[in-house]
Amino acid sequence: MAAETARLEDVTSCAADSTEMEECLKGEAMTVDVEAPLPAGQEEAAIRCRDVCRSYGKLKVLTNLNLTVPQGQIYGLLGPSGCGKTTLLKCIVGTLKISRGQIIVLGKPPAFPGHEVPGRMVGYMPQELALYNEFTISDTLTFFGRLHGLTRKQTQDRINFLIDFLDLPQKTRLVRNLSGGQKRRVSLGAALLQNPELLILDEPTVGVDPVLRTKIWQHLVDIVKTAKVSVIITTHYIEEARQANVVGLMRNGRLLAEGPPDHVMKMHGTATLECTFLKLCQSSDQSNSKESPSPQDGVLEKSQSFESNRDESRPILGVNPPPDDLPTFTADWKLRARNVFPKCRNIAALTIKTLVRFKRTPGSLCFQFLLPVIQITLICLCIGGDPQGIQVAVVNNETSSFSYSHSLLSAIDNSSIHQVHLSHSDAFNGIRNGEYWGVIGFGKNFTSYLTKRALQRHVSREVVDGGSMHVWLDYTNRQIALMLQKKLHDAFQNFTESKLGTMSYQVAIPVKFEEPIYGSQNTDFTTYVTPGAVLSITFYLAVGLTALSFVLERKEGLLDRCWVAGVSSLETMLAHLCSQLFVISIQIFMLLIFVMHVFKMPNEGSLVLIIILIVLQGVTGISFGLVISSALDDEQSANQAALGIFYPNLMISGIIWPVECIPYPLRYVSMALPQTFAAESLRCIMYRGWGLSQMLVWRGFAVTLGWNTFFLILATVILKLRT
Ligand SMILES: Nc1ncnc2c1ncn2[C@@H]1O[C@H](COP(=O)(O)OP(=O)(O)OP(=O)(O)O)[C@@H](O)[C@H]1O
Repeated sequence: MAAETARLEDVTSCAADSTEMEECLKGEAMTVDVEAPLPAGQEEAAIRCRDVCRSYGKLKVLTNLNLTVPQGQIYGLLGPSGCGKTTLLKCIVGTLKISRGQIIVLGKPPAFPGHEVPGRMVGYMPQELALYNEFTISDTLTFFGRLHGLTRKQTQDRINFLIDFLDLPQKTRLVRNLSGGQKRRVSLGAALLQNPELLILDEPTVGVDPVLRTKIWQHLVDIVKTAKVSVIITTHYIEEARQANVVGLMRNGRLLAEGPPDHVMKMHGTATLECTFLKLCQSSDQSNSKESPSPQDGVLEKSQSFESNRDESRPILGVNPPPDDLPTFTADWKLRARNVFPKCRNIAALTIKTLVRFKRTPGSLCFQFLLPVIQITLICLCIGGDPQGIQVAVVNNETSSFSYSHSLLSAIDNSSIHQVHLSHSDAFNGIRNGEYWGVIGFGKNFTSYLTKRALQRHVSREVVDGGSMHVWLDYTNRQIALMLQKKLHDAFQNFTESKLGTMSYQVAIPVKFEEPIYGSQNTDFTTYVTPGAVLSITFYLAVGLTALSFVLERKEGLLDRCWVAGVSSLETMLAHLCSQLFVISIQIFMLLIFVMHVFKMPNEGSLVLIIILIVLQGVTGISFGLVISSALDDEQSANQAALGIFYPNLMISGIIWPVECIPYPLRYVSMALPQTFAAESLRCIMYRGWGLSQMLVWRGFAVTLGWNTFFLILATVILKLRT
């Protein structure tokens, strides 16, 4: 071990010595040796890439790249940052599609139906750590064991072996509490877990101390010898790749040279791989500057070749033969159909993973359960109730305490209206200054005029006027003004019934409101708002829970890692749906307890229908969150998308104000939204006691199911297209 470390350090210090590098570059002219011998074992290739091209938009990252990884050997893929190494590895494991060319991995193209690449045959360690921070080491390895279909015992044996072999701390330690090097080793352990036939390691030694680096390389050498595993490893530290059986030197999306390290160095008369690489780069640059303007930072818009008449698909110092034609593979529909069905094993593993994460973050879970209750409590307490303690000025010109005006004023609901007795001028100054919401005025003959009006058939205008309670209102707050009107009408009705008894009809308006068919005359606006609010809360909490899930997992490389373990986008969707359904079920249960038992909202209909509709709305929220999550790459955009639809949807779904008030073109938009008909349906079930036979009820269910299906398909397609 010590000798190995010393050797590595020697090599690194040698490479860092710029004088030597300059010497190297002054060395012999480069020779092209396409007849050089094949690397041992090349006939049996684990990976073969032929004329592989891959672009991101206009940026060509891989250009006619040819590469062969021999079976049972270590292939060191070397190259500067941004040359396309990670892109190539992603194409090899099948998480990125190639634009042109062919790749065969362990006998078949990646992602070929039924092929276990991605899947159990390949172990992948991405550049990012790609670990769940809330997991313990044991959780992490158990999760990947489940995905690969290992039995509990097999997983346990492998965990014990890997902990010992990789010198990991206790398996109960949380990943977030590990050091950088320990995390990297756990990540490597996850790639080694199922004893894959092919190991793909993207810069496993970055940021790792020399001792650990040596150990990782030693292990690779061991497993290649003992288990005939094929390894492809990328690294920035060019010299450490001398331990590989074959190296590929990559630049600007193509291979400059490929062959056993000693052979490659010998051919160029250099002492280090670093010098070889530098020499190749310089020659490549000189050639490019002769032929075309030099490309910047790997952005190669036009195809380039080192020698003017050279086949650019072959390495400059091609030590491998001209690319042979690879067999073409076609899958019939039966094979495709057999592999399209989601695997319960993967869905279960992903669902358990989310539940374990919930368990590890109890604070966040409690918050998720309490949030809907807090929201519905605030809505029921703050929206739709009657205004209380409204200040109203009273100008009463009758002085007797037995007058009708006093009786009428005492019939007014004191909890809603607070009367302040003032002079005429103070009352009007007060309302103009915003101190009072209204002024109630009585003339000095109110009692006698009202009596006259009740008893005589024909009375003068003066009697009608003097026998009326005069009210001046501040209409800037319509809700308060309407409440004052209603309260004063109620007070007058109570007053006439108590004073005039059976004769009260003489001063009442000839309109009689009978018992309501549905609801009660005292129904407040909260009753209208609550069903829509319940749906809206369920929907948005589900959006919030889901919108960031893939974004964060994609960013941390976790999605890629799961896909390389053989998880499909449909399985990812279904697993998210299952785990989030668990959360929203508890949220809905608590919401209903509060709505029905704490705030005593009436319910005349079927509780089962109510629960189904709310759960379906939750699923709509989850599926919409999945669409956001699959389509967007960063948290900020995902948050903006989720927040951006919140207010428009709330405004035009008839949740806080009736749809009937929306002007027409917009009303059509409102009808198409997921919550408009659903909220109406829920109101009909709760307040009218209707069932599914009523169009207004089943329409809400149908629209919700339609949106669910649409969002889920859309999210799956987006996720698949972006793979
Ligand atoms: N998703 C993406 N969209 C657009 N461009 C991308 C994307 N991923 C990578 N690139 C670009 O493709 C080029 C190659 O990137 P890649 O990650 O393959 O390089 P690399 O050789 O692995 O670099 P490093 O060693 O720094 O990891 C870079 O110019 C990078 O900016």
